[in-house]
Amino acid sequence: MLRVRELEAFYGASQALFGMELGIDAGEVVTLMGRNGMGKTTTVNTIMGLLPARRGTVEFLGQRVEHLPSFRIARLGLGLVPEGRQIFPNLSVRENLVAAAANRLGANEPWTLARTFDFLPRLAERQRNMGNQLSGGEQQMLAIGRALMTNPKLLILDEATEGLSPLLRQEIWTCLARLKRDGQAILVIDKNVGALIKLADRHHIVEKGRVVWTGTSDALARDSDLQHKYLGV
Ligand SMILES: Nc1ncnc2c1ncn2[C@@H]1O[C@H](COP(=O)(O)OP(=O)(O)OP(=O)(O)O)[C@@H](O)[C@H]1O
Repeated sequence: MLRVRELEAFYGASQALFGMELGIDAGEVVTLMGRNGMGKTTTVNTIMGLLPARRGTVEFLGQRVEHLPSFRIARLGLGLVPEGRQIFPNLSVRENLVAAAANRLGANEPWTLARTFDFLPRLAERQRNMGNQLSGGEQQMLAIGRALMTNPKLLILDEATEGLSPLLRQEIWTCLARLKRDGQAILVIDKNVGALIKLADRHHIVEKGRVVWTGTSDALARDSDLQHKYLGV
């Protein structure tokens, strides 16, 4: 579904990605892990066309996208839950969701407002509240709901549970596990190694702008040296 090959990206003269490689198949949940500043957000932003790719390719559903503008990449079916959530503070929960709604690819059972409220009941309760009146956890649910309303083929979450209480984190993990059960492909970035091992099929460990290890949850769970070396666990 998504293939990233030899990707290089820069901030001005400063190189942040050094031959990033990444792959996700339909229905898979895949992670990017690694310490702060290693290039996870940069990878996601380059995939989404928010940062130009200087070298390398990004192929999504058989189409090269690394030279497309961001809105066109999103329309092909990439739904991003960005770091920091970036919901509209002056729109209500309902308005935030409706603003994103689209079923351009003709999904059979599209995410509608009703389905999103059913899946994330907290949003239904808070639907008339403004974005800036929500707690961090509710904002994250809204960011997820908003991405789902675009009916993405691939959902990408950058820092899925950052800054949330343990209880709210658990809610997010449960919600992602349900999406996975329904066949949603997901690329997730988070620091919670234990939860990611339970949720995901495969992992990529990122170090200084490239992947230094990739493997299954079982392989990662067994390798405590690896976890210690690259993830500080
Ligand atoms: N806007 C920017 N301008 C210049 N350099 C940046 C910018 N954003 C990130 N960088 C640099 O690019 C490198 C990769 O950062 P990136 O944010 O992708 O890492 P990350 O793995 O997502 O870490 P974090 O968990 O802290 O978000 C770092 O060296 C960082 O300092």
